[in-house]
Amino acid sequence: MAESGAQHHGIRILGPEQPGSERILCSDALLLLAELTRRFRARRNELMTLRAQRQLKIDAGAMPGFLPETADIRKKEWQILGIPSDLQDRRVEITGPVERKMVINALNADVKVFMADFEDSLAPAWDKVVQGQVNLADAVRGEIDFVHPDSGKAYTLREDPAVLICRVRGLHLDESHLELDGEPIPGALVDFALYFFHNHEALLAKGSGPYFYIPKLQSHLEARWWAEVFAFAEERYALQPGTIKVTCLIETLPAVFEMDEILYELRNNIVGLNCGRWDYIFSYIKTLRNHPDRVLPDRQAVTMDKPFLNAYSRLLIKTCHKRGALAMGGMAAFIPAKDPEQQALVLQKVTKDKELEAHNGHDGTWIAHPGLAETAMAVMDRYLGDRPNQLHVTREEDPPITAEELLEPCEGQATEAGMRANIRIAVQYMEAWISGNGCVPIYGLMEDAATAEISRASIWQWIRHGTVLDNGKLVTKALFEQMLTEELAVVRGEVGAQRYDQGRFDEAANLFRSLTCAEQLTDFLTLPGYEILTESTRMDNRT
Ligand SMILES: CC(=O)SCCNC(=O)CCNC(=O)[C@H](O)C(C)(C)COP(=O)(O)OP(=O)(O)OC[C@H]1O[C@@H](n2cnc3c(N)ncnc32)[C@H](O)[C@@H]1OP(=O)(O)O
Ligand SMILES: O=CC(=O)O
Ligand SMILES: [Mg+2]
Repeated sequence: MAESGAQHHGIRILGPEQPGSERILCSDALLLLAELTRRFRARRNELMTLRAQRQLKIDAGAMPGFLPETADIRKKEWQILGIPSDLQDRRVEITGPVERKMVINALNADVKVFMADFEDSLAPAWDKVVQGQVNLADAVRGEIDFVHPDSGKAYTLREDPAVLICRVRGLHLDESHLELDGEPIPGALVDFALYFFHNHEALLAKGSGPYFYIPKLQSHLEARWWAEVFAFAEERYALQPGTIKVTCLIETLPAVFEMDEILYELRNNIVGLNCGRWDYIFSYIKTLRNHPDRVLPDRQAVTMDKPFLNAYSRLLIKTCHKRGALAMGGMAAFIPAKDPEQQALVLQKVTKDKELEAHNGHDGTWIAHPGLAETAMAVMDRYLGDRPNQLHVTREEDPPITAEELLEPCEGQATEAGMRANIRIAVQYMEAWISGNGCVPIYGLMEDAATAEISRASIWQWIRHGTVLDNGKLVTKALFEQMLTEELAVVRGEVGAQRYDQGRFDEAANLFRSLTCAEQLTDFLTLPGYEILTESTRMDNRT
């Protein structure tokens, strides 16, 4: 069924055949995908236009805020449908790309949930997308194993693995290796349809279910779109309405003003919201790009204790708990260090970060690495004890959290060291991404699409608004060019000449330069990145 160029139910496969693609892209799975695409793609396109129209208003001086037309939904008493038993306790969730070894390691980690990621931590090359679905289908059936080709180390799944949640791509990304009626299919629909089709029966049979994380929503209208997608899939397979369960990331500035509305639109399916802090910070920069009084300082200074981020966390908790939904915390980007002193520092920082979340009332938190499970669990255990979550923390006594608090400027310095670090991080991350690796350790932090967006968008913003650095230097395109040349040399020294020369650093630098020096802020680095990532695998590009 999966041969390249073939048509199935109107879908043309434009990617080369992959191991397992005949199973994953079987006729019935493609039929569901074709039906979903016919029904929902046009509206997805309209929703992207609505995003752009709203942004134009903000660019012209308007500020995002709570919607007057949905005030009733915020005021009225209502609750989400419910939370299945295996999602009641999500105190620690590990996240990671859908690579085979990582999937096994994550499911075996000492955590409650594994969020298997087709999004921020995956560069969605065609082989990764197909192989990722193979890996998850095998994992759901308990039939996943792996032998490392170099070390010979064998990996198998433990008896009682973590609960699986699949994070699909954001609405802005297409899957260019699959076309229907000559147009690419939204990546979000590809990831949803394939995971749902192949796994819902097996998951339900073992007492779990088809669970999803939805990223980068910008409005309740987008949530409504997802609710309609879920309702269609449930009806198509004669499932009880509300069988599909979803957690939405609140990781864009517009969405923070529509959390009640998002919960309401998805009330049959939703079980919680999550503070996706990294994309949220990026979205703060992106949304307020034209507002000189909202320029962010160095990335390192933008921590969750800053008032605008603390208000976001508290409002998310208050909103979720009022509706019976879980309020998940986010990712501390630290990863374990080899040096014991450094490691002690890492654990201290992770503890502090998780303390703040648990203290605010979050029901769970994210870690990027199994080596942090114990630390995060210890903090969450201290706050949750025998309870599965903190739904009892209603924050009802809190004064209302206002739009002003959510939009409050962030104090801190923009520094030359910060700008240089942003350059080195962004260029290394883009080099990895266009080479097919969406998550990499850089300077002791996990870097993924969300964290790298902050690095590159910050510099664009500093140029746009003529930011003056701590040492009095004015940020201009010329200064950026000079620093880029200098920092590329530093990176070459750090990674080694051989790795550098065999890598794709020149292409990454070009991509970075084009994003940073553009008059308009590009919506996502992954949009032009995807063109590069897929240039050799899309059939219409191959000669
Ligand atoms: C903003 C957001 O969206 S956050 C969510 C998206 N981001 C993520 O999910 C980040 C996930 N984390 C990762 O991808 C990785 O931790 C990285 C790339 C940052 C670092 O990975 P590595 O360089 O492999 O780290 P390291 O060498 O310390 O790993 C040690 C072991 O832990 C495993 N490991 C590390 N991170 C993870 C993870 N998240 N899930 C499962 N296993 C993991 C490695 O596979 C390795 O296993 P092995 O000993 O069997 O070979
Ligand atoms: O997806 C999570 C984030 O922080 O971004
Ligand atoms: Mg994100």
